[in-house]
Amino acid sequence: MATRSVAASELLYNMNSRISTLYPNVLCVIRRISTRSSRCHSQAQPRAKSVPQQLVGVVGLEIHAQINSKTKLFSGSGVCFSAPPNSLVSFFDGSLPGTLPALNRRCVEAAVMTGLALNCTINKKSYFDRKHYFYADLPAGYQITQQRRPIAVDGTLTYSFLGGRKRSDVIRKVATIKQIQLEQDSGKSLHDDVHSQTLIDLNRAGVGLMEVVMEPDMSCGEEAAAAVRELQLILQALGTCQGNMSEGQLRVDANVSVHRPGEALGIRTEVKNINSSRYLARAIDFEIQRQIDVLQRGGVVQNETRAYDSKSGETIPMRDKEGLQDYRFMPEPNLPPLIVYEDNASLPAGVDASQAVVVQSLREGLPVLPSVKRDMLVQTYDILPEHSFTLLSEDGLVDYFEAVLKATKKEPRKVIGWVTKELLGQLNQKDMSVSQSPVSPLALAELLELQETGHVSSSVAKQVFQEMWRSAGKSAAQIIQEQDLGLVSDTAQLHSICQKVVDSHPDKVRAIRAGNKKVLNNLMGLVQKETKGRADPVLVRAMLLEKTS
Ligand SMILES: Nc1ncnc2c1ncn2[C@@H]1O[C@H](COP(=O)(O)OP(=O)(O)OP(=O)(O)O)[C@@H](O)[C@H]1O
Ligand SMILES: [Mg+2]
Ligand SMILES: [Mg+2]
Repeated sequence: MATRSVAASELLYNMNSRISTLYPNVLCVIRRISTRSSRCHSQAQPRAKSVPQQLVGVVGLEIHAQINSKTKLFSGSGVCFSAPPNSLVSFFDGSLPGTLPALNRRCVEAAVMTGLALNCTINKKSYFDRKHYFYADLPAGYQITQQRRPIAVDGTLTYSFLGGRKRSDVIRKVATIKQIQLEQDSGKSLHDDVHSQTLIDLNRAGVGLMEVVMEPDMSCGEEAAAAVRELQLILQALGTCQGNMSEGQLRVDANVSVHRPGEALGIRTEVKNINSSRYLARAIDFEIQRQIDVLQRGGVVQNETRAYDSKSGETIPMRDKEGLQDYRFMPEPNLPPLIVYEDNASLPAGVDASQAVVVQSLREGLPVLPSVKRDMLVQTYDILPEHSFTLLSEDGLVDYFEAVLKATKKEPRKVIGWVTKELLGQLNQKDMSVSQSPVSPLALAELLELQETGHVSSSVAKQVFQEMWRSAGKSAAQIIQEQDLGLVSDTAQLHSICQKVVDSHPDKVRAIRAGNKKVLNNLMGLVQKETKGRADPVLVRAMLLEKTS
């Protein structure tokens, strides 16, 4: 990377003066992330030759990922979502005359790592350009972006989702990445309806973004949501973006059109700034259907920008795109070309490796990516592919699962249900993260050991787990002892209960004697009901077999 000397501007950043009195305080609304997506409605159907092909959806995404960096792309101001409005604004971010950009190396490294993880070609030389807008939250009147030659191009994102006939088949798809460009974020305009005024918060102005532009090769909301989810996991694994959609760290623009397969692509609309995967899927599917309806009524789809209204589930027009947008692109005169180097050997004399961006070093430092991790989990533990998806969907769940396995002899296939159903069920219900679980992996392992060694039945183990959740800190053994939940193995007691059940269900006994062995399970269930799930199932089965033979 080459940066030019900007001593005067650096002096200004170092002063790190705060423009805190310019704009008053405002309120922010936080939304929850959702990962559930809608179903694909618009897949191409095979049709008879004479019947015209159905219209199908075409989707291309632009994803703005906020770079995980302590400071902004071109200034030394901090980056923090919840900081008081306008408390993180340098003279450069406020666009004061005489200030100059100084490129943040960490942001360049993040874009290169993301490009490598998405199989892109890294441009060793890329350029910055000015893209002009007139918005209140863009004080310079332009955004510095990479229009002529971005840092990374021509990549792929392989994503998977559960679908198909059974809805549990793993469907694997590949989306083409056109480019990844580095650019500045804008500030935020916040509308105060009470006082009918718009307030500006420039904390976000100049924060580094990676815009990931995908080719239009998806066909419905479900695919788009799965692709974004996979990208989110990749960015989080890399540490290049925290990926929290509700905090705006990942914002998606969905470009949507419809056409008949084999024909030219239709006119696209762009649904802007969607900040949840569930809304993304719904917005796209709504938009595909809306366009199909327009065409079928003989109308024309307008090239326009739309917004998604989550209350009505509809997309609504924002502004007409065609004609209105002339960005007056021009090369950014205050930044030289951005140079990155393939390896240490290609560094020019006098350039210190610690001051340059070296692709090879970043490639060597890439972590295991989610798709590889899933395959490893399926192979190592012989669990179902859908379970590997669930494990990766929740931060820290893989580590939790592996910590339980280390502490118990129970097979992974038997442990997985406890982690993905019991534990995750409780966490979701209480809206908690894995790290907040009151039941530690060791505590769960102890419970599973007690079940494995026959101290408690499986249904009682679930009761104990619920109790452990409520009374954080109490061990499984303590709860079993205090509530007398241990397995009943007293043969005399079990004989008498089994006899009572057999005597009061002569019809079932007749069915078993007539060869319907499945009915034995009914009788076992009745015995367990009598003992509140505490009867030793092995003993009970033997006794019932004997009594019904
Ligand atoms: N006919 C189409 N149907 C659906 N998506 C399309 C179609 N044509 C292009 N796209 C998608 O539109 C997006 C275009 O993004 P790009 O950043 O190149 O331009 P833009 O949207 O005009 O610019 P801006 O960054 O200002 O939004 C890409 O994701 C591309 O896949
Ligand atoms: Mg774009
Ligand atoms: Mg766009």
